[in-house]
Amino acid sequence: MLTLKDPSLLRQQCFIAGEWCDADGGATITVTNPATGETLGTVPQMGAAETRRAIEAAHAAWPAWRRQPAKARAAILRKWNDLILANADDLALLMTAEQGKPLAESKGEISYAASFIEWFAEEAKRIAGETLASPWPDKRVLVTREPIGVSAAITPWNFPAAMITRKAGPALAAGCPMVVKPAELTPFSALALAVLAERAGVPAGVFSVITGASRAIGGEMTSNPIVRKLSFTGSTAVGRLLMEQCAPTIKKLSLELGGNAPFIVFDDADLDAAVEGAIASKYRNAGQTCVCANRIYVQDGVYDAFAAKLVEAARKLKVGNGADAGVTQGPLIEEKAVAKVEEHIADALGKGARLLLGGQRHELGHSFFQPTVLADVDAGMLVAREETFGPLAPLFRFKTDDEAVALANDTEFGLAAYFYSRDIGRIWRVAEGLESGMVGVNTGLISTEIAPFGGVKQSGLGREGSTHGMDDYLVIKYICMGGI
Ligand SMILES: NC(=O)c1ccc[n+]([C@@H]2O[C@H](COP(=O)([O-])OP(=O)(O)OC[C@H]3O[C@@H](n4cnc5c(N)ncnc54)[C@H](O)[C@@H]3O)[C@@H](O)[C@H]2O)c1
Ligand SMILES: O=C[C@H](O)CS(=O)(=O)O
Repeated sequence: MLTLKDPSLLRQQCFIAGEWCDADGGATITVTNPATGETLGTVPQMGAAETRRAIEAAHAAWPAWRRQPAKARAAILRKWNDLILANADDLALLMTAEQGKPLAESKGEISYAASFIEWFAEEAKRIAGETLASPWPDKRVLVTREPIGVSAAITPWNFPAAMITRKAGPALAAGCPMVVKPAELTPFSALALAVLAERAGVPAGVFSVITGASRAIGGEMTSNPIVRKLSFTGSTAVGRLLMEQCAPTIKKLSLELGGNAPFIVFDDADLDAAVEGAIASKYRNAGQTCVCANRIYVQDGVYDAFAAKLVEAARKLKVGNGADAGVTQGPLIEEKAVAKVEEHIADALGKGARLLLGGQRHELGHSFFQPTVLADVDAGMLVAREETFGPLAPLFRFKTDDEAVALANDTEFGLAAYFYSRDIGRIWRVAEGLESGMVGVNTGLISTEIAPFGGVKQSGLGREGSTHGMDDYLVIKYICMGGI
């Protein structure tokens, strides 16, 4: 049973126009703990009608919110940040219960989530325009940056809090209301953020959270002309669909999509550092992050040494209920996630890969899976082309630098990439050669609110975080002022 210091953070209703409410027909969705299968509670099964109300409430709230001085919006965001941090323990317990990640990772995500609210509270005050050298003696040329309007967000289950604040932070800072649809599997973290937004003084209608039928809610968000901006984080397949659905109303889009990150170990790498980075990148959230190392390429001369060290390190991972002390790998989110990992392992072994560690469902049952390492993996295997999204580390062998970069780039994805080397010329050549939105050099952990997060190719559009994150919620207006 979930015991919170502040039980009011666990909400089984949605937040629309400043009110907590049930679905019109009273239907609900059950939310379960992936580590135990126990029911945590229910949330409303909402659809298009409730979504439309949330969008209209956002539209009604927009004029006053955009007229608020940036400093006033910033103060409310700062308060929201402070409340998230003050309730971090409860928020982390909620997250581990509904998503499964170890408590330490949940606490890390809560800090990460708050950091976007803090960062954009500051960025709100730095929205600037331009005055340009007019070509006319009697006219002045001005450029302003203004809030785009009502925004909608659809977010995934793997980072139930940070993927919301990474959107709501810049939206509210820019003066845009936001309606959020979290993943059906992890709604409680989103609803708890709404509780704290309300307490922070976010006005009614400016931030709404609705749960329920994703197609119906998404259909309203993408077709309603009041929504000027859609921000989506999730799979490339769904991102492609939403992009199509937004086309008739020409919405501004942010798409944070799937990945297939290469992790390259060159023969001049610090192997212990490379193993540490590979463990951090591969097994974080049980391998369920968009920036996880999905393919590990190791240069011939260090292949066997790296493989042995990686197996030794992965063997130390402690699989269990994320709420239990010392657990470093929780369950996968659901059964179909386990099935995908099994499919990738069976396919690779059937095509000649060697099993070095794990490879089976964990004896704890439910959706727990053993940390797994495969050797002799090649480009003809599913794991080379698809995002595994599980605790599977496939080792590929390569000979030359050019071969490594070509193999790394041989994918339609381009979100994150990593490599380990201590040769400065090699570092520059490889960092510039990788087709990826983000590159980690001698590190497996790259995410921070101050840097632009996003991908190239079919990993998405736009950037979140950093000073660039505001651009997605602002529009540029040119004012030509005559009669001077
Ligand atoms: N690039 C990033 O920053 C980032 C971050 C996290 C996850 N991801 C990606 O997300 C995927 C895993 O997350 P997931 O399984 O939740 O992805 P998903 O695409 O299945 O679902 C993401 C969200 O979209 C909603 N959704 C699904 N179908 C929809 C539809 N037809 N209309 C409207 N909404 C719909 C879901 O309910 C959920 O809220 C992986 O591919 C991962 O790489 C990317
Ligand atoms: O899974 C996607 C997240 O964006 C990962 S991270 O926490 O931002 O690295």
